[in-house]
Amino acid sequence: MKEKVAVVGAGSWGTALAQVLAENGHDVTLWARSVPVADELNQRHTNKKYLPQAKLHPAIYATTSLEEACYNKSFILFAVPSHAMRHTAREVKKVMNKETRIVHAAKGFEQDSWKRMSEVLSEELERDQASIAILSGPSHAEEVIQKSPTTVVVACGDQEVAKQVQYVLMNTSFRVYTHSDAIGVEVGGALKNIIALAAGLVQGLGFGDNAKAALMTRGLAEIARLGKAMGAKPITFVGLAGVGDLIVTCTSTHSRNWRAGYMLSQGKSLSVVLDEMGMVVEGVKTTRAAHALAKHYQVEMPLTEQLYQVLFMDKEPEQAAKDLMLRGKTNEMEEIMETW
Ligand SMILES: NC(=O)C1=CN([C@@H]2O[C@H](COP(=O)(O)OP(=O)(O)OC[C@H]3O[C@@H](n4cnc5c(N)ncnc54)[C@H](O)[C@@H]3O)[C@@H](O)[C@H]2O)C=CC1
Ligand SMILES: O=C(CO)COP(=O)(O)O
Repeated sequence: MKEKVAVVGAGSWGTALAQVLAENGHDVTLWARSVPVADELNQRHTNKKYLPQAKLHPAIYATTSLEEACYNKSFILFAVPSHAMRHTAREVKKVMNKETRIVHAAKGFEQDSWKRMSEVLSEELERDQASIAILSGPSHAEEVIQKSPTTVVVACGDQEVAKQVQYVLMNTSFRVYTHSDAIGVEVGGALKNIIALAAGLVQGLGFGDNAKAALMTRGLAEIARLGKAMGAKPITFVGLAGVGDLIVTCTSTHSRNWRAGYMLSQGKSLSVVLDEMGMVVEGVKTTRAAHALAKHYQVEMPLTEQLYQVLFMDKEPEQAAKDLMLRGKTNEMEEIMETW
C-alpha cells in the first residue's frame, strides 16, 4: 500500500531515507531547512552538499514548509541531528495530525538534559514514548543511496508500529528488523559515535589494528554498562544497534565521527574540525552527555572519560592512551559477568 511519508531533515541521512521510501513507491515529502537545498532537490534531483554523487528519485518532493511536509501524513520520520530535535518537533506538533506515526533516526542525546530523542519527541509531540519508533543500525547514507545491502533495526514499545515502519522501509537492499528494546537501540546508536571518534583518533596517531580491536571491544563493554544502567537490555548491544553499528562507524571512512577523530589526530582544533566537516558529528556532544550520564548512574566509562579530556580539556591523546593502558588492574570475566 502506498503511504504518505514526511521525512524531516534533508541532510545525508534524511535524503537517503527519502530515497528508500520513494523507491518503495511511497509518496515522500522531504523537509529541507534551506530554500536552495529544496530547489535543488526538486529541480535537479540532487543534494550535492550532503550526497554529492547521488541521483535522487524524481518523485521525492522537497519543501521548506513543515506544514506542507507533515500535515495529513501516515508517518513522520525525523532525521535532524539531536541538537535540532526539540525545536523541530515543537514546530511539527503545530501542523501534524494526531494519528500520524512517528519515527526518528537520530543518534544522540539532548544537551544538558541528557534525554534520549524519544523522550524529547514524547514531550514535544505529547505522545506516549512507547508509540515512538527508533531507526538505528549500521547504515551509512553514502552506501544506502548506492543500494549497497544494508541492515537496520526499528525499535518500538508498540510492535505494531515497528512492523508498519518495517513494511514501508524494507526492500531488497534495505533489510529492516523489528526490535522491542527501544532504550537499548537508542542508546547503542548514540554511544557508538564516541568510540568511532576515538577510533579515528587512534588510527591517525598510527596505532595499529590491536588498538582498534581493543577500542571496539572495550567500547562495547562501556556502552553496555551505561545502557544497562539506563534501562536497556544488555543483550541488545550484541545486535545491529550495538556491535553492528560499532563495527561500521569504527572502520569506515564514510563515518563523520571517525573522520573527525582522524582530523583531530592531525593537530587540528575541535572547532576547525567541526567547521571543515560541515556535517553533524554527533559523537562530540554525545561524549559530554555520556560523561555526565556515567557520573549520574555511577558507571565506569574509561574510554569516554579519556576522550572527554582530549576533546574538552586539552589532554594530549598519547597521554590519554597511556592512562588507559595503566589504569587500575581489572578482571575481564568478572566485568562481563556483571554486565551481561
Ligand atoms: N549520515 C548517516 O549516514 C547517518 C546519520 N544518522 C543520524 O541522523 C541524524 C542526522 O544526520 P545527518 O543526516 O548525517 O546530518 P547532516 O549533517 O548530513 O544533515 C543535517 C540536516 O539537519 C539540518 N539541521 C541542522 N541543524 C538544524 C537545526 N538547528 N534545525 C533544523 N535542521 C537542522 C541540516 O540543514 C541538514 O539538513 C544524526 O543524528 C545522525 O547521527 C543515522 C544513521 C546514518
Ligand atoms: O550512524 C551512522 C552509521 O550507522 C553514521 O555515523 P557517522 O555520523 O559517524 O557518519
